[in-house]
Amino acid sequence: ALLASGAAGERRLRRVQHPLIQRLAEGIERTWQTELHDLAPFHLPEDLGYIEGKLEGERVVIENVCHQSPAFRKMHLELARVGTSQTASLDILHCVMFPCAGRVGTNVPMFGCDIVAGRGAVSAAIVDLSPVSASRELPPSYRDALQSPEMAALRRFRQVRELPAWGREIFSEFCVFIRPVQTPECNEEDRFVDLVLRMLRIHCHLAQKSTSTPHLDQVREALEGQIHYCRKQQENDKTRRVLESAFGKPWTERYISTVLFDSPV
Ligand SMILES: C=CC1=C(C)C(=O)N/C1=C\C1=NC(=C\c2[nH]c(/C=C3\NC(=O)C(CC)=C3C)c(C)c2CCC(=O)O)/C(CCC(=O)O)=C1C
Repeated sequence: ALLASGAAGERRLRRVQHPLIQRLAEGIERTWQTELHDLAPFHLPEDLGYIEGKLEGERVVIENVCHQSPAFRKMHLELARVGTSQTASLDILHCVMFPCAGRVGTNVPMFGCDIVAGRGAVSAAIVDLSPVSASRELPPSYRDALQSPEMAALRRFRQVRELPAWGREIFSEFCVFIRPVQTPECNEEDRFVDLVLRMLRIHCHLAQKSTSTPHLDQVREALEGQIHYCRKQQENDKTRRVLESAFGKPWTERYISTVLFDSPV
């Protein structure tokens, strides 16, 4: 049941999240602040900056940070946590950057990242720059940057996970979906944070180079691509189940379709 929701401002809770999630959230916010010109707040509906609920007796807290800029109509970073003990039963980082189709057309893909940690162990870590063009191809500038030897080396992890069907339709060939191995001699969590932040810096740089006035049919194609991406992401029943058990079906449907994956039109 929804217990409370309000603007995040009044209670910027810096709870102890899983270290990978904490470091990545700070790195994403810092990259946005330093790499993007004219960054501005994006006001979520009904002040959904801070949300509290109950999931089988455990507290659920969601904290949302949302910005916009000339190249991106919405940049959403969400930290969700189920349970308040040191090793919470679920710690989640969710991040999606929605390009401004009217300004960048199909030159700028979707950036998406999801980290899920259960009782202190990261079970899913995923990052992708996903094409919005009808051909489902990334722009050449992105392909060149992502297939550099340095980036290819950073994408090598031991436990690669298989994408679900809905994911295979939208993620690029550069998508990294893993269960990070974390031992004294194998620090894949740090390498994953490094990979995500390098991809994000490449993305911010290339996206801001392409804010020109694209042709109308390019804008339409980009909008179609975003709608397709949002529709496919909404097929992820893992997200839906967690939210439904804490906040109920109606609230979850609205949250997924207006906050997590809102179509651009
Ligand atoms: C860019 C990619 C991307 C974005 C942006 C995105 O939102 N999800 C994305 C991907 C993605 N997520 C996945 C899994 C899970 N997601 C959650 C939950 C949440 N994830 C959230 O963001 C929120 C809102 C805060 C909640 C509540 C849980 C619990 C799991 C199971 C954990 C596990 O399998 O170990 C999988 C595997 C799906 C499968 O194998 O069937 C993929 C591919």
